[in-house]
Amino acid sequence: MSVQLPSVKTIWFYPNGTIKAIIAFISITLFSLFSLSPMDSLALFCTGALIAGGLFWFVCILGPAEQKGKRAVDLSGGSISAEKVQDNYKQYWSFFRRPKEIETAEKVPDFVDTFYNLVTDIYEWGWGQSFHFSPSIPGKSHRDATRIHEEMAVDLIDVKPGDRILDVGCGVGGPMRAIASHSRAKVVGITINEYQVNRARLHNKKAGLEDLCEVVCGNFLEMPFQDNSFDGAYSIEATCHAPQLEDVYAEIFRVLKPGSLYVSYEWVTTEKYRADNPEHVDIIQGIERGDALPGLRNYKDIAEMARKVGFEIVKERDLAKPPAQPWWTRLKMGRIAYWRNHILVTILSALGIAPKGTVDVHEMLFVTADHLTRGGETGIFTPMHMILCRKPE
Ligand SMILES: C=C(CC[C@@H](C)[C@H]1CC[C@H]2C3=CC[C@H]4[C@H](C)[C@@H](O)CC[C@]4(C)[C@H]3CC[C@]12C)C(C)C
Ligand SMILES: C[S@@+](CC[C@H](N)C(=O)[O-])C[C@H]1O[C@@H](n2cnc3c(N)ncnc32)[C@H](O)[C@@H]1O
Repeated sequence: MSVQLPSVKTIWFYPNGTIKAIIAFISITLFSLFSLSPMDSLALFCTGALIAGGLFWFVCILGPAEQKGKRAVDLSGGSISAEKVQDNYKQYWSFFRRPKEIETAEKVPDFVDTFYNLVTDIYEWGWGQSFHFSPSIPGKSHRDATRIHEEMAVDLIDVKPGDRILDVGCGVGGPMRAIASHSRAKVVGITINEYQVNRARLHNKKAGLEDLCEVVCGNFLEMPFQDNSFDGAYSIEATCHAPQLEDVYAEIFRVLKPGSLYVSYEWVTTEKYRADNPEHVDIIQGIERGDALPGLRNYKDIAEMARKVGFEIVKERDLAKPPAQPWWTRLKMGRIAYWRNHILVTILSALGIAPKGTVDVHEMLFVTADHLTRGGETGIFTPMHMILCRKPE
């Protein structure tokens, strides 16, 4: 008969293991206290209390990672097996080393898929279930500010309960759930990444929103949906991954019913961006490399692409412009917590709990957080250039 031994992970990280560890710690402490002189006992007790307090502050209080959803001990490489994470990370970088040839455009969806296998768990753990930014709102939490930004999208496309709407590039479905609850519309999300599909379905089930939210794995450049089959559509910080914006816009146009609306929050360079300024170029290239972007577009190109595929432009505005408060505050404030996360990821990876390569991926995100913050502070980049379009009747 074979005996199933518990893994290190089971003993030390699951509640049962944690209780055993606490009991062991208390027993050793009590034993030491009783076998030492009163002064030594007091010193030992104070040191122990200081270390425990420090650890508690470091792990739980210092900018806690989003606690619902993912834990550091569950970090994985998405659909990539643990031993291949490091190779896939190297493969991801090789994309940027090649010259931008025409054939590269065809490889973009695969490269984006690899990227999301590598980052999805870290995003969920350190940011939450909505993979986008939102302007900060004084007196409101980040979670509330995120929800308000998402609800604004569905309010703009004017949908009714029971309507069928499309979420283009839905991630693990944070926006989809907020939008379905707010509007009571049926939301169909599409993402290229199979791991995200599974995560999104799991979250939908847990939230009791399975009837309103459906998730499909597919490429938004060739969507598996019929012509004229949606009452509205939105994309939140997702179409920036398309090598040609007009290709994804044309697909959205095709599946929308005539007269219905589409809103997008686009990642773009602003009017302040200067291609002859080396600092600007460095920031934008840093954003492209750390966020799997085939090339950031300028805000001026967005409406042109939308018109080219047949849309009428109803509204266009950078939602990051004043009176909106900075969207990068949360990113900047989290810096000390990122160091804490980095130490955690390094330890977990060394223990073999997180896949090798997780440290590299985390470091890449650390660097991109800085480029994004600089993009926001200089005003040369926005992740929320909003465009509202209508498919003519
Ligand atoms: C729309 C896109 C993603 C936008 C954001 C959700 C993510 C962009 C950068 C990400 C992060 C940077 C730093 C990470 C940190 C080092 C780690 O400890 C915890 C997670 C981060 C905060 C992570 C979270 C998600 C981002 C903010 C793109 C890809 C088009
Ligand atoms: C930054 S995430 C945003 C996710 C979601 N909109 C949110 O705000 O949480 C970008 C999303 O676009 C999806 N995506 C990128 N390229 C895609 C493609 N060619 N086809 C389908 N989905 C794609 C990614 O898989 C990911 O889910």
